[in-house]
Amino acid sequence: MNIVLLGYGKMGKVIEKIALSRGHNIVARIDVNNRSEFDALTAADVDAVIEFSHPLSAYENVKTCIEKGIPVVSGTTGWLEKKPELEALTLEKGSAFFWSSNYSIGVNIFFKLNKMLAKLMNPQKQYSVSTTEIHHTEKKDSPSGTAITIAEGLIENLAGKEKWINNEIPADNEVAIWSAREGRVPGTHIVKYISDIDQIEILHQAHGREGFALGAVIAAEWIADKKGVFGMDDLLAE
Ligand SMILES: NC(=O)C1=CN([C@@H]2O[C@H](COP(=O)(O)OP(=O)(O)OC[C@H]3O[C@@H](n4cnc5c(N)ncnc54)[C@H](OP(=O)(O)O)[C@@H]3O)[C@@H](O)[C@H]2O)C=CC1
Ligand SMILES: O=C(O)C1=N[C@H](C(=O)O)C[C@H](O)C1
Repeated sequence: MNIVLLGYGKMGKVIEKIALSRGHNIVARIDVNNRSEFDALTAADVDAVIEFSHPLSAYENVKTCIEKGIPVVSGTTGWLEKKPELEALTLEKGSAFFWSSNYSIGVNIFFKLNKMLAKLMNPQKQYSVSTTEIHHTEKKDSPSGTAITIAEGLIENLAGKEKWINNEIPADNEVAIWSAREGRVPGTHIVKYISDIDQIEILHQAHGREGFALGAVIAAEWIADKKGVFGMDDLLAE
């Protein structure tokens, strides 16, 4: 497949290695300095774009792909409020758009475990729930996209929880997301239930970026001949 990397930072570089190892061709590596190279490309040159850039650039990047009719896999976090508009545009233009807050298989299993545990804990009102995310100090957004997905899974399954709050003491109807930035941590997520007498925790700790990158390349292979709006649940259901 001919792949364009839209965003060539920490993730773009790991994605490149994995895409090459799976026999793909990298047509262009785009960052802020050579963005005009992307404008010159058409759907005839590219089978899929993999977009890992910046919360402020993801919307324009993904929109351009949809308008060009190039299937796009985006992992950029921190721009969720604008995503529904692009999902509607994808359907209108008959294009293909795949997004996930986290492409690692392990985290996607963790998302399901989180929902199952929340269902079990729902009647146990003596426990208070919170989620913690720890990432490297270069991360631009807070809370992490993954932590938001985890909090959404809690809100869906715990009666009385209606919204999440970041790094503030929560009200009864809020799920606390505690965010920390430390060294070079690739991504750690924890869900905790605490009562007066004990504590239950589940944890996912990435040892590097390879799991995110492999998932994104597999998503690009999967979406290249499809039209519509997709996420990891669609891919993993097959
Ligand atoms: N969904 C998932 O599984 C994962 C998601 N992420 C998310 O991916 C995103 C990128 O992460 P990461 O690679 O660590 O970040 P980096 O800061 O290392 O890299 C971002 C890259 O995007 C480039 N960029 C910025 N603006 C544009 C633009 N307008 N067009 C094209 N490229 C641009 C930057 O260029 P320059 O350096 O010149 O500024 C840089 O090369 C973040 O939102 C992060 O949260 C990360 C890991 C996994
Ligand atoms: O910025 C990162 O590094 C990561 N971002 C994603 C997020 O915001 O959830 C996924 C992963 O945890 C790494």
